[in-house]
Amino acid sequence: MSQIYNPAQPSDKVDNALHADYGTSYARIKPEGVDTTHGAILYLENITVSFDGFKALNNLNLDISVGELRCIIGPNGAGKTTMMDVITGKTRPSAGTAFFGQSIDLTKLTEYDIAHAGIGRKFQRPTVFEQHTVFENLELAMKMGKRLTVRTTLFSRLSSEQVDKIDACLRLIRLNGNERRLAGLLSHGQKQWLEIGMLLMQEPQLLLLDEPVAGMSDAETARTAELLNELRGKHSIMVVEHDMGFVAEIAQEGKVTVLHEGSVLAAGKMSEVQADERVIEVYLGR
Ligand SMILES: Nc1ncnc2c1ncn2[C@@H]1O[C@H](COP(=O)(O)OP(=O)(O)OP(=O)(O)O)[C@@H](O)[C@H]1O
Repeated sequence: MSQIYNPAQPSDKVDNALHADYGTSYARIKPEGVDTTHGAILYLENITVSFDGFKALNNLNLDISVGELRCIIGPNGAGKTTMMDVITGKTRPSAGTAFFGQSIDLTKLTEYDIAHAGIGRKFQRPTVFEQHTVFENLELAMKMGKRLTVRTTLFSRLSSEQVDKIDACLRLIRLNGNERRLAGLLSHGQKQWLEIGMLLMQEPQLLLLDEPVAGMSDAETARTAELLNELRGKHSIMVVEHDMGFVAEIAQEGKVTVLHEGSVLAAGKMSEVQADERVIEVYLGR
């Protein structure tokens, strides 16, 4: 049985209360292969990204603790997507360091290696296998996370533990009852949840979500907030979002970072950044 990470307890203790949330099969394992002995899953230090002399990121410093749910806000062009691009190896910084845990230098790895090291990213637009059922999408994601080839993936049988894991994920992403539906027939919000589920099946150590509620109805947004609140403490998550109501729902008492012109303008609890004159001036007051 894998161990679950629980930030409130010594890191290698199993937290049965978390298990109870939605079954034993879907439960976050303690980061493996990533050295988090100092408590952080991600360290960005003095990151600069220049595009023809324009600094999309300018001496950016940010770190995320294991099990933290960090919200990143900021005006258009602040550098939020560029930061995610640096973390996932899509863009190389011209200066600075980016570490996954203590020892994995993200600036030296390919996008593929970073994904397999345990950083999962969800882009704004959902990308699911539309011709496959919801269940098959989760199954494929789980097996591909184990680096099986597509051929092996399609033909290998599921163990009962794997079926349980998919069932638990279906409940978590609110798609139980829809498992036999083709993914292409789901609503926009359901596709977003399915893609989050697919990432979770790969057991990422760090999950990056880029505007997860863009284009969702109010009801879907509220359900997405519930979903993320259920993931709190079980995963390390970074969420970039412009929907402030949603950010307030998921940030709770945690830290919100405000980016502006490629640097951190402010960081603190949602209530603190909302009251910060500089943040009101460049973003919230607009
Ligand atoms: N490939 C590129 N070439 C040139 N400039 C770029 C490139 N990518 C991003 N930029 C610029 O860098 C700045 C930061 O862009 P980025 O997309 O990271 O901002 P953002 O905070 O994600 O904005 P939004 O909220 O609109 O998504 C912007 O001014 C953008 O035009």
